[in-house]
Amino acid sequence: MPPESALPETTAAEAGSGSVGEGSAAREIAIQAAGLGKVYPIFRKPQDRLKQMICRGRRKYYDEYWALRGIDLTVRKGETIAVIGRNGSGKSTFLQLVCGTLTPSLGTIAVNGRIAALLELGAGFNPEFTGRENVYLAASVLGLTTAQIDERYASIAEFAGIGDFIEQPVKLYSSGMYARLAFAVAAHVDADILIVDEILAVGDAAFTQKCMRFIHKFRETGTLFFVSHDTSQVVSLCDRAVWLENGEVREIGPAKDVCYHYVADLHSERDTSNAFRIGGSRKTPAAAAVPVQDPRDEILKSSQHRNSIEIFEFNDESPWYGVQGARIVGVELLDPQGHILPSLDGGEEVVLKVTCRAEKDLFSPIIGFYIKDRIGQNLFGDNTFLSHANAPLAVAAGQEFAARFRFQMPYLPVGDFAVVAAIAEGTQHDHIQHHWVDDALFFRVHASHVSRGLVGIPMHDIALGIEEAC
Ligand SMILES: Nc1ncnc2c1ncn2[C@@H]1O[C@H](COP(=O)(O)OP(=O)(O)OP(=O)(O)O)[C@@H](O)[C@H]1O
Repeated sequence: MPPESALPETTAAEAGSGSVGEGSAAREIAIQAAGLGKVYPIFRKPQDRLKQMICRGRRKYYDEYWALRGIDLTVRKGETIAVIGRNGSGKSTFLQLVCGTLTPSLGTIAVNGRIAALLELGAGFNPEFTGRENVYLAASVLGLTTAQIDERYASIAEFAGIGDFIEQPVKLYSSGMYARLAFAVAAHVDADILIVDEILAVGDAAFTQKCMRFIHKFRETGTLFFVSHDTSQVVSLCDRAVWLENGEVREIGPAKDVCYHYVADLHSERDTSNAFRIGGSRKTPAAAAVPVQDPRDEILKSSQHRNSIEIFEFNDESPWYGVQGARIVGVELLDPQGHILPSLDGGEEVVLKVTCRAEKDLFSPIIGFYIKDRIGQNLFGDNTFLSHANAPLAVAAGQEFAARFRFQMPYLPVGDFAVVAAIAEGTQHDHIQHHWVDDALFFRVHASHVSRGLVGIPMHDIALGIEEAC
């Protein structure tokens, strides 16, 4: 990180942090940012950094980069607020300013109450210390006495659920184990304000559910400040959302509205960038569809409500994250005979194929997917873990391997949908995320009889009759 001394000068009145102030109105406020900004010096050449140090501010050898600028936000006590935005939009910078791990370059940030922060890969643990030692370290930094930590230790260890690993140095932990311990500590320090930055993305499903239960309970009394790329999580958890773009606020408002506009904006950009091709290049036509069981099938197919789903090509330029020990190289929808589908109808049997390439030797890879609607709500998803838990696959570096999920496509409402695909390695409880690809495949539903609910379930039979009186 560039030296803070190289930053543009700010006066005490211009930049700072502190408490919210006195008075009953002020006591209702948990976080208040006014004109908040953070600037970094960007040196074009390495020697410029040295020159800057030597000339001690008499000349400027750097460009200014505003990671965050002009943020005004008041968060009331008990509110749940999310920060959303693309990569690099300033979300983490904002959170770090709230936590006090960064100092503002401009404006002020004031916080009222005890903060527990779960920052991605930054819970303040010392990597050389064991999990147990870090529990004592982190909980005492957050204001607990040793006696209080002694009293709560067993419960913290149980919440983390990492077994004997708690006696190992945390540098040996996977990101999932690290997140578990960090969350377990934060859940036990009686925080007034809980700050959560993407940490839920690294845990497995069971742990995420546990964290969500805690967060839902915490919301009843505390203030939650939440950063996520998962807009469905944001909508279900948060009252309000702040959408950051290039370090500035693009929109603040009810979480549902802001997320809707945000996702629409992401999609509109894809439309023009040709990643989301409407009527663009398509795969070869499908083979004959497998018979479906819904008795209304023929009527639906010949009506204006025909649930036709247009499928686009695998999008290999989608946003992704992961350590890339394996990569997803293809996501396709096939008919049961294995032919690639350019389109299908809701209710038909379909195979979702996710093809991966191992970049290193893998043991026990898990391939999974989610189907999301246009505002990012997860409709359904699955993974290969349970079906292969007793016979994990071993894959040599350089090999391609694939998962095929065969299912009956539900009836979908009109709109755009995306498939999120992921390849991880390990177990359901502890795994390394190799490649998580958002929006790997898009499809579009043009007409539907589904007007309520997120999906329609194909019915095996629909009976209507008069019941005989007994
Ligand atoms: N120490 C630093 N020096 C220079 N630029 C920085 C520094 N820290 C962050 N930035 C820049 O500030 C911008 C905002 O970064 P930040 O990490 O807050 O974004 P973000 O929205 O959290 O991104 P992501 O979703 O990828 O986590 C980015 O362009 C980043 O490169």
